[in-house]
Amino acid sequence: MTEPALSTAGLVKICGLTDEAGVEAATGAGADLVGLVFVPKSRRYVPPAQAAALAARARGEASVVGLFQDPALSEIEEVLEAVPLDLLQLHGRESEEDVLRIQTGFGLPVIRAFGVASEGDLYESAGSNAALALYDAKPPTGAGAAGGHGATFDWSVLRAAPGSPRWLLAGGLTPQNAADAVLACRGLPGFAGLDVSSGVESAPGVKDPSRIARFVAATRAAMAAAPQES
Ligand SMILES: O=C(O)c1ccccc1NCC(=O)[C@H](O)[C@H](O)COP(=O)(O)O
Repeated sequence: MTEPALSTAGLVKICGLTDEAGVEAATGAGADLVGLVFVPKSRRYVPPAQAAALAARARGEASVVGLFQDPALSEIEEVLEAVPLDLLQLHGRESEEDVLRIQTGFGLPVIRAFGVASEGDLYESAGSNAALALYDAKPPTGAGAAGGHGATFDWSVLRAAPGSPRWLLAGGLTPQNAADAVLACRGLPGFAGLDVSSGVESAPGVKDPSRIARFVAATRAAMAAAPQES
């Protein structure tokens, strides 16, 4: 396993990888975290055997995050038997009790996703037991999967971020808006980095290595120009 350096000020996470070219583009560009989706209804779902090969590619270069949506504990167990994950991301309607049970039970840090439309949605995350929060747009009405829709939300509400746990910004990020996103978040309490999926794809569910490289470069450049102090 790759020890996740979650205290790093400028994390970059590339999510929903499905092939080796995408993993290599992410690790080659210097992403800190790569995400593999274990939600069967997602277009980015990777079966455990395929995920094990992708995780092996990332090993030693980036921490591997497994994404789940309202999983039974047995589902996580089954994946972990095949894929040595470094972190678990919960992207459904999990409660704080679920976060604690999963984090303690599997001995892995949890990233808990929160759908954000207004400041009130951020208060819900205050004092979460998760190692990191992920502030994402709410899924469109009727969407089957809870994330990866390429939708943004009003970043100005992030001024109300409680700061604990530390958090990643997600939702509709692209190589074009990554620098603006960093500028909008830098200095806010707990800002830990950016997460992207759709914005580095050439077609729904298909990662584009050159967009991945451009996203990581744009994010790193903006973070270097405007370092996070808190
Ligand atoms: O990506 C999916 O298909 C997915 C399915 C079910 C739950 C979560 C999912 N993705 C969550 C992510 O971490 C995405 O990176 C995040 O929602 C941002 O997505 P995007 O707006 O497409 O960059």
